[in-house]
Amino acid sequence: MEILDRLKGRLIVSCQALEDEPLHDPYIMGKMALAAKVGGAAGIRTNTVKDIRAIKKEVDLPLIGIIKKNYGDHPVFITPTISEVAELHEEGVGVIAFDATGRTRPDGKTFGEFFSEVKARFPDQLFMADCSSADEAVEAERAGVDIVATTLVGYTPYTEGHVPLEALEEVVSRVSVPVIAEGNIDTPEKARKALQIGAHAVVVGGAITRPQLITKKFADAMDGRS
Ligand SMILES: CC(=O)N[C@H](C=O)[C@@H](O)[C@H](O)[C@H](O)COP(=O)(O)O
Repeated sequence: MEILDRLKGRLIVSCQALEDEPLHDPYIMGKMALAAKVGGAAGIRTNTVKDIRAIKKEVDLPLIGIIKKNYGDHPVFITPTISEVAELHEEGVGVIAFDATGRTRPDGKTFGEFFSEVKARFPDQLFMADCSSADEAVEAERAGVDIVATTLVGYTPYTEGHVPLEALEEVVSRVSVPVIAEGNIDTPEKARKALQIGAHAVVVGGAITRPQLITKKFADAMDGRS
């Protein structure tokens, strides 16, 4: 079955732990992916070639691959240049995702310049645009991406405080490619709501795979902080 059909109406679990996180270890990410599969996930989103390899050993689900790379203190860090796209393509993932905000990339390219090079070099690959606003999703669709996502809503200076599900509603109404709801979907109710709004699939990360954040929610509630 086509990847997009396999993901329709389903949960994708993001299994990521950066260097400064307690679970930073490809073995652990592999087991997280396996746990996600056992629980009913239809796909996995993950960061780095090492984690992709470890996850492929554990599950045969479609993967959304990214490479988070910091170029100095440049704000664009999710698959920022064509060189990370090439690494992901070489590794083989169903979907490659990248920052698709309107911000100039670390190599000075605009999103449009970046994506036209990427598409020309890897014409058969599926691409997912991590956007922070509906305008960016519209631009990404126009550029020719296969999927748009709300991943970066609230993470750009001009979307600070924006509510992901509200942004999702606007994105769904303005694009015709599949829309994936991602970013701060931290309850099953929000995931269901995202599907009702019209999301093709839903990515959940921290609420499932970042136990330090889950623990903090409990600890804060018990301290009366939330
Ligand atoms: C902004 C950014 O860096 N987002 C990253 C993108 O890959 C991940 O750190 C998130 O965990 C992922 O998008 C899933 O979102 P949440 O963990 O909120 O369910």
